[in-house]
Amino acid sequence: MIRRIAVIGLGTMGPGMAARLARGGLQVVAYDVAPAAIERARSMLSVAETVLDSLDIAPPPAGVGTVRFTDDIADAVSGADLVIENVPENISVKADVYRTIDGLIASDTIVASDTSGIPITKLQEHISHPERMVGMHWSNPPHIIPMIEVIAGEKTAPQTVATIRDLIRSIGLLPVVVKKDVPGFVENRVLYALLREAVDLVERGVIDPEDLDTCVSWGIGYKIAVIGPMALLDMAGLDIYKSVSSFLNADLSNRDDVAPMVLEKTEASKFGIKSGEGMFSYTPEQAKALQSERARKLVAVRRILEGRE
Ligand SMILES: NC(=O)c1ccc[n+]([C@@H]2O[C@H](COP(=O)([O-])OP(=O)(O)OC[C@H]3O[C@@H](n4cnc5c(N)ncnc54)[C@H](O)[C@@H]3O)[C@@H](O)[C@H]2O)c1
Ligand SMILES: Cc1ncc(C=O)c(C(=O)O)c1O
Repeated sequence: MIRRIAVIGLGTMGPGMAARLARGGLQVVAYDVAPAAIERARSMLSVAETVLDSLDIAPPPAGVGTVRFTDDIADAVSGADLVIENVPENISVKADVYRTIDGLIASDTIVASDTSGIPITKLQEHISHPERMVGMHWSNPPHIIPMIEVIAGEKTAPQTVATIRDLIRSIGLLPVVVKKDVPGFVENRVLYALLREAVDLVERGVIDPEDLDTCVSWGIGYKIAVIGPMALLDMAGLDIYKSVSSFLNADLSNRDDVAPMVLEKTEASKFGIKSGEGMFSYTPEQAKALQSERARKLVAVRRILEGRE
């Protein structure tokens, strides 16, 4: 039974995840190596709680469902039934965290990684009880998107997968168990196929970035929220898909390295909203306004999709 959860790493993903788990009645202890990240996470928590209210996700009874922040990793993980690792997408950074917590947790504590796509089998090499390690891949923003992928590595015990799947269900979220530990799992394999083509089209001057977003959001995104890709094939007709894919697949980007446009921007520290510039530019005020506008729209769409509106 999972009651107490340590969330390790409070950057983009950690605070919303902590808020959503606490709303599900779990005792969360949240830790980051950077004091500034802890401070930022504190303020993000109340923003996420307001969004959870607008989704009508009822608060748990008083006394359960709390988030406590700590700057001490031993304090964070001691007594935890589950540790969720949310540190940067880098095997050696993640492995350092596993090594640090290894001696601090019980042998049956489950260690989940929110990795975007590093195979769990690789991460398991760095922990002493690999049967208790599992992928628990949330989608950003984690307090709003209800789907979470659950991935077993070669050494993950089936019971570990079942425990995490049941936990996700028990707090009203939607687990999807991925059957093979492939890089990127399923969500990011599909997303990165789309992003590779989108970046390529902008880079080749086929379309401007703003128009690319209009085209994909209104032409594909809006539709795909209601009709998934497999159902869409049937709606379009497999005969049409066969004809179009027979000439188009060969023309799609098959780049197997990072696009020069992305390398140029990241080398200039243009990471997107978090640095004020990426594909577009953002003042701090614009970034804040955009975040609440996006949350408001995602909440409205979700309420409709769930038949609550
Ligand atoms: N950003 C996304 O959209 C997204 C979505 C799903 C999953 N993920 C995955 O989740 C993980 C975290 O991503 P993010 O976007 O939140 O990263 P981020 O860079 O925004 O935040 C990472 C946080 O980890 C902290 N950190 C670094 N080393 C640490 C350590 N040793 N101990 C504790 N904290 C440490 C950093 O201070 C930072 O606050 C990655 O594996 C990423 O691939 C990201
Ligand atoms: C670009 C990008 N990369 C990874 C992830 C998740 O792992 C996301 C997301 O959740 O939105 C993303 O947008």
